[in-house]
Amino acid sequence: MANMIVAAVNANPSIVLGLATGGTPTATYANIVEDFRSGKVHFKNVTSFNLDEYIGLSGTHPQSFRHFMQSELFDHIDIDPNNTFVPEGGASDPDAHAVQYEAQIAAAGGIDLQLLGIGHNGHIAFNEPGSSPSTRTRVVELTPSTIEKNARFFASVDEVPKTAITMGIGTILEAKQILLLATGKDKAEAVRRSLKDAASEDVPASWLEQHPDVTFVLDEAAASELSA
Ligand SMILES: O=P(O)(O)OC[C@H]1O[C@](O)(CO)[C@@H](O)[C@@H]1O
Repeated sequence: MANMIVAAVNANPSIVLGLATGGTPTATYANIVEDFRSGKVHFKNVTSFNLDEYIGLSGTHPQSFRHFMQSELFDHIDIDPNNTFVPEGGASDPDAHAVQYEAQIAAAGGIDLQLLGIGHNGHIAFNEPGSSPSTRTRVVELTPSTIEKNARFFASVDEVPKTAITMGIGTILEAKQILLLATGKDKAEAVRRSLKDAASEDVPASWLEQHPDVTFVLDEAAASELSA
């Protein structure tokens, strides 16, 4: 995954990247940092937009996605901080901020390459089951199962925010190219349903079937339900 991203940046040094957080992409970011340190890639002219952020967590909160991006990637490469966009969890008017975020993506010319993870329930970004392909960046409620899964990053489940700002499915589908990364048995059912079921709101990642240029990058465990 890191090699694909590095190759894309080298092919277009002014690329607009869409970036993801969560447990899955940490190794990808570590490999990108290593490639930067060995001079294989530069990010001076790159712009990035992250998928989502918890509402109520400021960018300095250790579990905020802004903090994750700084510590896993941005602080270690030469990207211009002014060109790194993450929805602001501390925005005073999150609905207005979501509209502004869409405008910022449009002003940057849209996303060239979008990196995605996948939730155990098939969510992409924080588009939970029930999300339609026309959804845009907006405020959403997290499902109890997502809150429970993400509690592993917090001191207790009660500390996990219940709402978030997320790019919509429609926003994601407008990216020119999409790479979805999934690892582990826990993701096998979501991966299978995304690729084999008819596209529907039940499994938000299944809407990716409607995109012309999507690559799923899977380890064997995440791919284990595909051969049946
Ligand atoms: O990679 P994880 O931690 O399994 O999370 C799955 C997905 O859910 C999210 O946490 C929700 O945005 C994504 O960051 C991630 O792609």
